[in-house]
Amino acid sequence: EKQIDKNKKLKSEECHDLCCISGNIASGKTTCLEYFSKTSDIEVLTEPVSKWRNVQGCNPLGLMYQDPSRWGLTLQTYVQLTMLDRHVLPMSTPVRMMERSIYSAKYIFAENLYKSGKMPEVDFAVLSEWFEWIIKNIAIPVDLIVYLQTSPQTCYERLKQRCRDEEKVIPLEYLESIHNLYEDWLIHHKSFEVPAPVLVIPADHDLKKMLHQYEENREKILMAHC
Ligand SMILES: Nc1ncnc2c1ncn2[C@@H]1O[C@H](COP(=O)(O)OP(=O)(O)O)[C@@H](O)[C@H]1O
Ligand SMILES: O=c1ccn([C@H]2C[C@H](O)[C@@H](COP(=O)(O)O)O2)c(=O)[nH]1
Repeated sequence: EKQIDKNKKLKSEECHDLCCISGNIASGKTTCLEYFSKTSDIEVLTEPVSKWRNVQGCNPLGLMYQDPSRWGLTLQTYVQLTMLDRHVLPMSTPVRMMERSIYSAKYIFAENLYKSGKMPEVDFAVLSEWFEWIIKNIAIPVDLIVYLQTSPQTCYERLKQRCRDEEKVIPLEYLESIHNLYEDWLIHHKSFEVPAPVLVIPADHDLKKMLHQYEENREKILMAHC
């Protein structure tokens, strides 16, 4: 009976659920979102990577990988803007699943550029002030963070298999740094405030096992807020 109540609530206006799928580069976030996009009443928002690869004919993602010190701020400012744009889109379905968030752009990727000495202090300060202004003045509700927890080695293999042009220069060490920042943030709670409860899904497994795990966690994911 409780389940029926939950389902009713899920369909009603008052119950909205925003779930962010997080994880390292090539951890399987898009694949996970594609799987859930087949469910009715779920809106799926993948990261706007195509915009990061082409803004008015320029490719800030490619430029950043070629020269992070020069272009890191440019990319992360644009990522921050496009993620904010995603967060403030009015919800038209009871559940929205979104790839990463404005939080991971700042706490993982900008942080990584800065900590590795590739983003100048002044760039990081300007980006940080922008970020702080946004989260203080604009509501960015998140109900659940699903963390696809992988080893950097798995991501490295999947990254090579995906073969995105801009990412061919990424070494394993880069994925290790991103991994450590994710673990410190979402698992060890050692770095930044976590804006929502975290559901950890081990994601080194083959696709069949991953889909099985998604089914096992379906209810937790889709009813995080109810
Ligand atoms: N469980 C899995 N096992 C093997 N390959 C996978 C798995 N999940 C995704 N892939 C492949 O790995 C690559 C990266 O996956 P993707 O979903 O694009 O990752 P992300 O969106 O996190 O960057 C793609 O080529 C995808 O087909
Ligand atoms: O804030 C960000 C977010 C992402 N990126 C990079 C990392 C990858 O090369 C692409 C897309 O990431 P996926 O994990 O494949 O979705 O964008 C970044 O540099 N900064």
